[in-house]
Amino acid sequence: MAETVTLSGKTSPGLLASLDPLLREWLPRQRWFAGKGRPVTGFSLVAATELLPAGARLGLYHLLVRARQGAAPGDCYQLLIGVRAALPPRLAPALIGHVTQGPLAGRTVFDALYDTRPAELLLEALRTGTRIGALRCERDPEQEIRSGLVPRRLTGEQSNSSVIYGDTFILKLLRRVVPGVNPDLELPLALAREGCPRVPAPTAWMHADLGGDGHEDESYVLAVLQPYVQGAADGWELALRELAKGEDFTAEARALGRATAEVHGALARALPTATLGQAQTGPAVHGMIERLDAAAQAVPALRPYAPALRTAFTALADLAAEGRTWTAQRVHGDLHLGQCLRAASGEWSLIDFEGEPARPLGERRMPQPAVRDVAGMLRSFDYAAHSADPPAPGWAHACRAAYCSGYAEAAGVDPRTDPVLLRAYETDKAIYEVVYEARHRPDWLPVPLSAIRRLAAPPDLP
Ligand SMILES: Nc1ncnc2c1ncn2[C@@H]1O[C@H](COP(=O)(O)OP(=O)(O)O)[C@@H](O)[C@H]1O
Ligand SMILES: O=P(O)(O)O[C@H]1O[C@H](CO)[C@@H](O[C@H]2O[C@H](CO)[C@@H](O)[C@H](O)[C@H]2O)[C@H](O)[C@H]1O
Repeated sequence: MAETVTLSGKTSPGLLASLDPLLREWLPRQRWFAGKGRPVTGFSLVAATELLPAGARLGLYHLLVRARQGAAPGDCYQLLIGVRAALPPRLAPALIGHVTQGPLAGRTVFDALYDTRPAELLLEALRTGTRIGALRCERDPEQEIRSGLVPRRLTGEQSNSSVIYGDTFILKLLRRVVPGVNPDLELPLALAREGCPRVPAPTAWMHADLGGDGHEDESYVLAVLQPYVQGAADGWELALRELAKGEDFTAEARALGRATAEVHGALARALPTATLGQAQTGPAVHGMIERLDAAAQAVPALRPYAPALRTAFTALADLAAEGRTWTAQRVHGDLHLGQCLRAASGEWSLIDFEGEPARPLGERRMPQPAVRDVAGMLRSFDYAAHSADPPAPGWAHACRAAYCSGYAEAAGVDPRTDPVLLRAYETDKAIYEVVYEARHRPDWLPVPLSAIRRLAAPPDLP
């Protein structure tokens, strides 16, 4: 059981100067660093909270730092910095570096999320609703959090960093943080209020209040604790496994379609919806075209297809000009097979409501056509099929159809009945993926590019 400690909560002048040269080298290497490809030229401190003093065997600091990259102020990152005299071998992968200057000179600093003790302290702070410096923990009083659950860091590709506690809870520590309401907390809380069982209900969460006057824009969501879906496999793993065996996945695809529609139904009941007419569709189409142009600039392989892809967007604007309207609601925003967990019971849950991390928060929180998430899942079946060897386009086609049928069963409306809307959103997603892959996983670029070729073909041709 975690022993009770008093977190010091002091601010730490001079700390950043100590860490600056080490962070410049370490931060860009992290999977969750969003500014890949541009060097970090300096840091500014947004907030520093000493949790355990550096003079102790284990020092611990919570930092929010802005990483400057060129002229812009740069993104703000959340770091949990551990300080020790030397690192034991088990912490070698967590090394940030050996400090040579400032108040921590002679000490070794590391990413403290790799270490058991700091992870235990985080859970304890969430469990007890601790406030320390700018940090404030809150929790759902209806959910019990046992103390002393054993932490283990989640390994693997992630946009943030997570710790699992005794297979009971999972804590996601957000890495690139922005002030304001974070949909990764907002939407699961709204779904929990609506009684939707498809999304794990947040158990506890941590904010940083930096304004001091309670102004929403000065509050950052830093971390969310939620129940861990035990023995779960994610949809991506399952799909690849079935593909490798040459097995059908349509029953699961149909169940996923139903689960998506149930979540959409609950979100539409829980949060405001809107009607999109020409006045709203125009700017949305404009945004899609702008993203296409920016993507074609960034990724030369996209350029030959840009004029044809543009027609997917102008066709939507044409429908709006004829007087068509669409309903918009809050959506997941970055739905793909990796965001779907199948529990041992066979039931599907959806996770990670942060939306596409690269988009501004305001845009991510805007009501949008629910088909946006459908398009994300359709792309994901295509991804799975194209990463199989040999590629299995027939498998993708069958799953995509089954997913839409499942969605229609629960929503009462089949996304395929609005092909112009669906093509526009699938095209927008595939363009996002081209940029994402070019930036993060260049070997994967052919996967979205194969969809780009299909989407660029006029829709009435095979
Ligand atoms: N409630 C949960 N139960 C079980 N595993 C989970 C849960 N939430 C997340 N995970 C696991 O953690 C991984 C990362 O979570 P996710 O919310 O997608 O984080 P990120 O934003 O860093 O990508 C998921 O792919 C899944 O394997
Ligand atoms: O993991 P995140 O939620 O941060 O999402 C980002 O990374 C995803 C890849 O890990 C990326 O998804 C793309 O690749 C998936 C296979 O790895 C595939 O299932 C998705 O359909 C495809 O979009 C996602 O786009 C990105 O935002």
